[in-house]
Amino acid sequence: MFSLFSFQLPQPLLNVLIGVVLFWLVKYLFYTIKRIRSLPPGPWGLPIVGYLPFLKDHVYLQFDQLSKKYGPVYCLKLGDFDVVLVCDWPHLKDATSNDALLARPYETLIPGGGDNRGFSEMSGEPWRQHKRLSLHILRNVGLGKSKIETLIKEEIDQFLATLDTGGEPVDFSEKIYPSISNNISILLFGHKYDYNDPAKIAMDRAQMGFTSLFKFAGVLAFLPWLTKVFFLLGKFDVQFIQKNAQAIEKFIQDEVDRHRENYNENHEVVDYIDGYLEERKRREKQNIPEDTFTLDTAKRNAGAFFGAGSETVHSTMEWAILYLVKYPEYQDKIRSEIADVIGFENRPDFADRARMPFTMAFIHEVQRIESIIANNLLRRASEDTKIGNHFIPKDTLVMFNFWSVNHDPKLWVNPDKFDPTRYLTEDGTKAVKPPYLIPFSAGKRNCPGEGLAYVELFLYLVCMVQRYRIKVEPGTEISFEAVFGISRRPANLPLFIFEKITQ
Ligand code: HEM
Repeated sequence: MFSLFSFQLPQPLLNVLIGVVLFWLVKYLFYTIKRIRSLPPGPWGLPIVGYLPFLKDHVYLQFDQLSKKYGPVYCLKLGDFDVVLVCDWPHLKDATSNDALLARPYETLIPGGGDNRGFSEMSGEPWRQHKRLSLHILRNVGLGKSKIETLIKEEIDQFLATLDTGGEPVDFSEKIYPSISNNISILLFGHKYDYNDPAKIAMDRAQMGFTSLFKFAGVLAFLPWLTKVFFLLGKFDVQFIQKNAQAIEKFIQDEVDRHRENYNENHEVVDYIDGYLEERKRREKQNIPEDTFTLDTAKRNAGAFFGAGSETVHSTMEWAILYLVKYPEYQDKIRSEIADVIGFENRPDFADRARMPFTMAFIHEVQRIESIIANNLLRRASEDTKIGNHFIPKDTLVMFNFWSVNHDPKLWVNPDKFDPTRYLTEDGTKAVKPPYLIPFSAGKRNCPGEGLAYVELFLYLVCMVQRYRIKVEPGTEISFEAVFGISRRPANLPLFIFEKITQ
């Protein structure tokens, strides 16, 4: 009978095989050592997984600590990747303006969760084309125009009505999320949703579930092969992420289907999906290949805008309300600016911000101290490049640790103190945002929603403070502890009391 153990390779063949393996090993070691020596310094990790097992929940704090030991630009081996961390302003400024650092990793955001990618996961020319098209459509349907401001104000009126509970404590997070995601729904789908619509409730919950569990700097991102196995087996958190991702996909698929059924090329384009269908039609008519302009990409793009546009503004508003109740004197200061500039009868306009420096300073300070996006979506070096004097070989991943810059004592006096006055000019008439405060990142791959986010943050904040004195029940502990997924959110938001202001 044939036995594996009795089988022997002829000696010459065995010698060749051993030779090939040794050659491969030496080449691999040579390449690895050369690469490690060319990268910025950093801590040693374990074989295969690198530093990954040592990462904790609030990685941005660890990244900051490591920068104290290894310098502001250092390298971590995380799973399959060399990741360079950028932790101070001079290098961050350099990196955000470097065109060789605009690419994203080769893998999709959630490896194994489907091969489609939206433009926020694309690199190179496809990313440029999709970003250009997305912004073109969104501007045409209202982004950056007075039309969207008017619609946001209408949405805020509806939201404020949900806070009129006659003094009963309110779960703020639950009330504001559907309102904020309605603003992005208008741009993407051409309409908003009733707060009680079961499909929208499911979508909002799925988004919150997804963003609280998924991390840019976690195992899923750095061990893509393991993530794919987890996906196949439906194991661990991946199962929950997958369930939420599927719910999001179903919601957007329904919207795309509805738009396709009702599509009429002679009608005015009123939302993102319509604009995307129009672009596909144009390509079809002019015999331009479909390329990456598929319906799957449309869904993934809409999902990215919906998620990025809801979660971040929502988290910022959660922090803002905590600071309003922690510092009632700042709440009063914002209200006194409202009294001077707008009054209590009129609704605010975004243009009023120019005459409300303290209110703008308050928003800047919330964004700085809480660093809602503490580190950005991973970038990839598309060619050999440099950050400062540090050589960054092609395909190295790069992560910006905004947290470090936002808490750098060289840039901020008492960085751990919440102090909106730090932005005010000496005479108090202007709020100046320093160039190193970049909550939306910077350069060509900065956040495309920055303008919309500022309109929302300003109008929601001012409308709430104009109409209510916001408090918590006496004796309620106000905790600034955070949970960190894609964004940083308060871990324990208390119930709030919205006491109507009578003039
Ligand atoms: C306070 C609110 C927001 C904050 C703090 C924020 C922050 C960020 C940051 C730091 C990035 C990463 C950029 C990089 O890779 O360097 C980003 C990307 C992105 N944001 Fe925002 N964002 C906010 C609101 C919005 C809104 C309202 C939208 C939707 C209109 C949006 C859509 C996006 C998209 C699609 C990307 C990916 C861009 C790309 O890959 O080219 N964001 N955002």
